[in-house]
Amino acid sequence: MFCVAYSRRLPLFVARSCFFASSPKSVSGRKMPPKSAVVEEKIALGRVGSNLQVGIVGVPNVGKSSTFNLLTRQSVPAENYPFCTIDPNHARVIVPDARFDKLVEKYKPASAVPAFLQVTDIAGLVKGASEGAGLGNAFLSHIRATDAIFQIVRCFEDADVTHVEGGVDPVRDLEIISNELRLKDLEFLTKQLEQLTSKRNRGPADKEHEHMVDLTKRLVEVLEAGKDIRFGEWKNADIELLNTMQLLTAKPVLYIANMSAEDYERKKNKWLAKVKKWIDDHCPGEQLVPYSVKHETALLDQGKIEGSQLEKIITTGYHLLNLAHFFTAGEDEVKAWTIQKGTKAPQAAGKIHTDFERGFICAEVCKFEDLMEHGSEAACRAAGKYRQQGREYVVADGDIILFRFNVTKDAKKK
Ligand SMILES: Nc1ncnc2c1ncn2[C@@H]1O[C@H](COP(=O)(O)OP(=O)(O)OP(=O)(O)O)[C@@H](O)[C@H]1O
Ligand SMILES: [Mg+2]
Repeated sequence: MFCVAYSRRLPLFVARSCFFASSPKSVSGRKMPPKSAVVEEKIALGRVGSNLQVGIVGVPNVGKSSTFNLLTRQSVPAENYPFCTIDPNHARVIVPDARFDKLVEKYKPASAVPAFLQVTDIAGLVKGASEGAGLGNAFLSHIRATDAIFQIVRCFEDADVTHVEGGVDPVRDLEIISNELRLKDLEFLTKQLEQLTSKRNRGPADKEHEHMVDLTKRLVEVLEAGKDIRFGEWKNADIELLNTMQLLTAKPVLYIANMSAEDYERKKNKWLAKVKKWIDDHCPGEQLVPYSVKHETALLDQGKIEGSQLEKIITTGYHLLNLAHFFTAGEDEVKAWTIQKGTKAPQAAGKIHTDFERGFICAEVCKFEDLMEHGSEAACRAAGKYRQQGREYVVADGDIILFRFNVTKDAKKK
């Protein structure tokens, strides 16, 4: 698996690995500097962890399953009729990374494990889904289980491919999805507020309960103003509570405009500018990727990757989830370990083994570029390119790290 060295004099293990990031959990657990010097680190919206997934969402028959198949090289049914997908399909997609490929080329390891993105293909959403229309509530709960959204927007005309709303209009479709997700969040929060209020009427409330009531009211206000939760202004204390709710409109979105192969190739589509404007007006800062299921399928059939948007979609999804990875690299194995951005060295070490975190002493970090420039670990060390980092070190994407940790029996007991 990973390389571990042992020294007899000191019960010290050394593990080779490459990159990481720190979690909000570790942020709250650190020693704080004096108040005057503190600039509060913003907690990210979303679940904490590296086992996160992206859901493919959109109205029926717009190319969701076709996109899932292209991304994951699977062949789930993607037929020309609405609600072809009912139960969600799950798969892992390799996250392309040239650094990983170079490390594999260099070490020619017995085992090579890249980073993965988990993707779920979800049934189509229709107008009224929040009240049970179409497949309604069941698959809104499938969206709830994901952490970010790839929203497929139909920008292709094809009289043979039925549109449940009668005709192609991606801006209308964007409105439908956005309304349904907001309505579902509103329903959830209204129920939550009722429960919180009835609990308060039954006895004295604590501070946390009061905060929850106040936050729920503010969340409802944001949604009623037609805004998604991820665009509200939230303090860290709010975000900690928000992250326990899994609200649909708190999840970041990448919009994918699925157009005909001809439109994609000539870079012209009558809907694209309107879709972009809708996103800029309603979801400022979120990205739109022009794309075509038909063009991508043709590229795949010809074995070409040049001009494909799939890599961009996968890596953007990975970043939407706030994920990064570090590598363990040696002749036995080159492996990318997925972590959340901001993860500190001990928690990143814990991804490899809990002992690594429990007995953490330090991380020796080498940058990928330095390893490539100097050619070997020994040469990197001689050039002073292995930096010793402590518990507060925030692992950077692409770091190559050597963990030192103590695994005496005493340390294990703690
Ligand atoms: N860019 C495109 N141009 C033309 N046809 C397309 C394009 N993208 C997808 N299609 C066709 O649209 C039909 C529906 O595709 P797909 O099953 O992937 O949609 P879906 O969104 O998963 O549908 P459902 O909601 O029913 O599960 C298929 O026949 C597919 O080949
Ligand atoms: Mg489908």
